[in-house]
Amino acid sequence: MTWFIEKHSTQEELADQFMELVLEDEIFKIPGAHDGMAALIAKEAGFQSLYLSGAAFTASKGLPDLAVMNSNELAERAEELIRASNLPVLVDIDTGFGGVLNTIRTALEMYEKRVAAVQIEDQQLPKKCGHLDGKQLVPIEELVQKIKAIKEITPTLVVVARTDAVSVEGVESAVQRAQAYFDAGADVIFTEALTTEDDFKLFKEKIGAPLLANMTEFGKTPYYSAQDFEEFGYNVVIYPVTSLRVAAKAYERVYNEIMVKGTQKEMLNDMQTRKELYETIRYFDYEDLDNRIAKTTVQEYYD
Ligand SMILES: C[C@](O)(C(=O)O)[C@H](CC(=O)O)C(=O)O
Repeated sequence: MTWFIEKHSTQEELADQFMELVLEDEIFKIPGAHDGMAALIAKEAGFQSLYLSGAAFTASKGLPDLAVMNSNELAERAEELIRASNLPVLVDIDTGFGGVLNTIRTALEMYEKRVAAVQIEDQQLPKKCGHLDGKQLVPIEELVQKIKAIKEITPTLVVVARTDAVSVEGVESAVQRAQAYFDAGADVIFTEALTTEDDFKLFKEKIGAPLLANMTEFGKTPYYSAQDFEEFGYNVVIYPVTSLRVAAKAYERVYNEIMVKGTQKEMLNDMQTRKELYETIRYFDYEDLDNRIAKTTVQEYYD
């Protein structure tokens, strides 16, 4: 209900909130929320921030995670999450959608939509999921320039710099890149596709920046718990595509059930009831708002 009724936080407030959560002692867990409904339910579950994943966003449009989207489409979806939840959102802007100028445009679009933080990576276009083989990286300087540009044009936008180097150039090179990105002004370092506890600990030992781990499913990273990441010295862990994967499996099941049996009756327990759905989207609050406005208008007319 935050969009219509409650006070909206500014981009600056959301960005501050985000960094406060990053710097807390306890690990900061950020779930992916691929649409406004997922955002509402994640907030209801107690999460204080949301992640808008490039992979989940593109998949929700029936597209692969190969940067085949536009920054304005992504900004619009980010706005949907923020309007629904009024939470700080971290948005995966991939490579910034091109060179430095494209990155600036993307950063401005995100800032205008009140995005708290953006995540930008050092892959070449067409980028790939960080957990796949065959990735190619840009020179360090290219991401350094993009980070500096974002910080100059939209200084309050939190920058999470991701390096994909571990599986391409090895961990030592990834550490060097991470340090360069931190020195360029990145607020948080995202170490992509690590496979061992020792590698996580090495980044903690070598880099003074807050660190983010990616606990995506079916990837290269073993299923460490949030507590494990905290023990490795990490500040943040994301679950980027989880909501989309679970939702897709659920509708795959129900579509097959209807196709085969001609009824969904046996799956009602797997569904949000009408009541639960209306509670989530605050249906009756909107209706009340409408009634109140209608009443006031009628009253004014007769006064
Ligand atoms: C974080 C990520 O960039 C994403 O788009 O969510 C992906 C997640 C995934 O494909 O599982 C990634 O490259 O790790």
